[in-house]
Amino acid sequence: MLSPVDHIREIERVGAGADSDRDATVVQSWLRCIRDHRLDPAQACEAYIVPDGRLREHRQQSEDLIAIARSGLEGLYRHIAGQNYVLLLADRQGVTVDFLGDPQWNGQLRKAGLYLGAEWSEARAGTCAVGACIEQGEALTIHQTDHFDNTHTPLSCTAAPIYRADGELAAVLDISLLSSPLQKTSQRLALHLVSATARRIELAHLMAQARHDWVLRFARSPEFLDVDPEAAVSVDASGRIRGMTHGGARILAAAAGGDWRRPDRLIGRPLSDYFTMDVDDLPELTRRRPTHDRLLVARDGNSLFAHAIEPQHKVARSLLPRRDEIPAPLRALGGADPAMEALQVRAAKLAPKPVPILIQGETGTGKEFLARALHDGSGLSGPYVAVNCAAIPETLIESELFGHAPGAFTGAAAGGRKGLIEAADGGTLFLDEIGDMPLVLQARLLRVLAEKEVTPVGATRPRPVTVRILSASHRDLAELVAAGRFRADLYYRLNAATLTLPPLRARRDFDWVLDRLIERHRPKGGALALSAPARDLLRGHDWPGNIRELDNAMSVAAALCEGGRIEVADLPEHFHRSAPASDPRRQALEAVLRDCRGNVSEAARRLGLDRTTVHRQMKRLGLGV
Ligand SMILES: Nc1ncnc2c1ncn2[C@@H]1O[C@H](COP(=O)(O)OP(=O)(O)OP(=O)(O)O)[C@@H](O)[C@H]1O
Repeated sequence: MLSPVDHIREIERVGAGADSDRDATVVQSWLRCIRDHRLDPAQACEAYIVPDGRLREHRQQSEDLIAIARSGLEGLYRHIAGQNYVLLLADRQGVTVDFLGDPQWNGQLRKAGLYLGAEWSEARAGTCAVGACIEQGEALTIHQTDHFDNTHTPLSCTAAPIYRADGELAAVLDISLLSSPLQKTSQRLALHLVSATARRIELAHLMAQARHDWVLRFARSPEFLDVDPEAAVSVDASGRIRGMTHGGARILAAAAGGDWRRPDRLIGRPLSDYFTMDVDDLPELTRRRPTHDRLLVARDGNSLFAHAIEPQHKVARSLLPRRDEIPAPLRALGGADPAMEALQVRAAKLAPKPVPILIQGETGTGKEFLARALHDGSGLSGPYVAVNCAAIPETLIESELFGHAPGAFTGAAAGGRKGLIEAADGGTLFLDEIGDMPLVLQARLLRVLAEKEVTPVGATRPRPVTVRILSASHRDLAELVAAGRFRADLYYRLNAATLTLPPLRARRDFDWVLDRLIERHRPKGGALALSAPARDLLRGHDWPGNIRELDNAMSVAAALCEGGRIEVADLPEHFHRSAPASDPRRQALEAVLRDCRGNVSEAARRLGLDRTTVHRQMKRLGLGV
């Protein structure tokens, strides 16, 4: 191993133009660090973790990618688990937006920058696998003293680029070791693994995007064509290239004598520019023909085995599901409200994916209702199991969730018991009020999520489980993380995507929700209707308890009303009681209205509210309109 001083000297010699035995990718990166980024090898810098706010922005921008990459990442992590590797997904700015590592090393990993939020751009961190991979666009290993900065020389990092279907770099996948054998060749298998995972993630991304196009997959040997293709391109109905994986870009570039680094020159051209065929010949390459007959000749004379997958719909359509394409359980969440419609579209896209989703919203907004709808719209055949973490006593929650082995503790069932996590195998586990989960159990839950195994209390062997995790909290988890009451790593693991339910008072489909609840409380075979004044009164209410409060109000009114017609008098008492004249809120609003001579628009302007809100407050406070 080189001493730090020798390491700095070597970089300075290379910077001055001396030859080097290092890989060309390393030498080029060192030169960029010195000449372009003006870094000094003698000036060691600690790993840099971006502030929480910036991390949230980076994660939001990468949400789609994280969702698609997640199952690939977890598959890769299972291959390398137990070998001390850490897995990072960095965006194209080099910021780590997803992370899988053994929680017991968290402190060391964070210090070394192998952690969520670590920025690994070359300009910031010097030569490193993520940064060099972003600059060069190719898979590589930066091993120990290949790093530019002395701080990072204990690490061995291997990274592969993930490209978008338009050929632009989307992200970098990296696996790193805190300490590794001296030989760089020890990381060859790591290089193969990250490259294969990046290829599969690109393929999944292309397949998801190109549902309405032809997809042409390639392999050099017929045996792997249908099971693990090396590359793919998508082709529209007119026979033009629409998208490609990185391998696809390389095949196209080689076939037409072009450059894969200029994807804009590869996309949009007809298939026949690259191969001795066009779109009308694609049906000849579908699964109907034996694999070894599906040989395709490229314009550069090379041949490849190909598999054409037909478009799912002949007519090109928007990639967003239309309202009638949203699964029925998710459609039942709301009516014509812009925030709900956007949520339904996002939920429809996320429902069939195995990503964990965090559901946020005030109390009673329907978080559990949404979790159930996501499960029903997911296509999963296993059960839906809901757990309210706040309702189970802290002493019981561990064995409830994880189960226990026979005789694990006093009072344990003699034959042992399956926990709720295992009970949800093949289906969905909904963890309500996850913010109330004790910190020790958060660590155990994290392991279940990362390793897809559960170890019952008192058991020695873990058992494999496949569960889709949905969680919810009416508390702001980000704030709990900042206060040290919720583990940051678990927070990020649970919210690969977030769905936030709007409060009822902000929903424009209030009448739609109300009508559904009236329907729910209609007696069997009977009628239930709402008088216009009662509806008006409900519309003017502030709904701190959201849909649950409305549901309760309707259940009381349905029981009290005469002849199936709900009048104001049937609503719970607090609805028809105006605020007393001494209520300071009433007095304040009255004063503003007096100043504006009763002009509500003017009062709204002065209060910085919109007119409907002022009208609602007036109604609620008994300032009749
Ligand atoms: N879209 C909806 N249509 C009809 N009823 C709904 C809808 N959403 C929620 N509800 C009803 O509102 C009540 C509260 O819903 P839910 O328990 O899902 O809320 P929550 O946000 O999980 O509440 P908490 O924060 O208290 O756990 C339930 O009775 C549920 O049936």
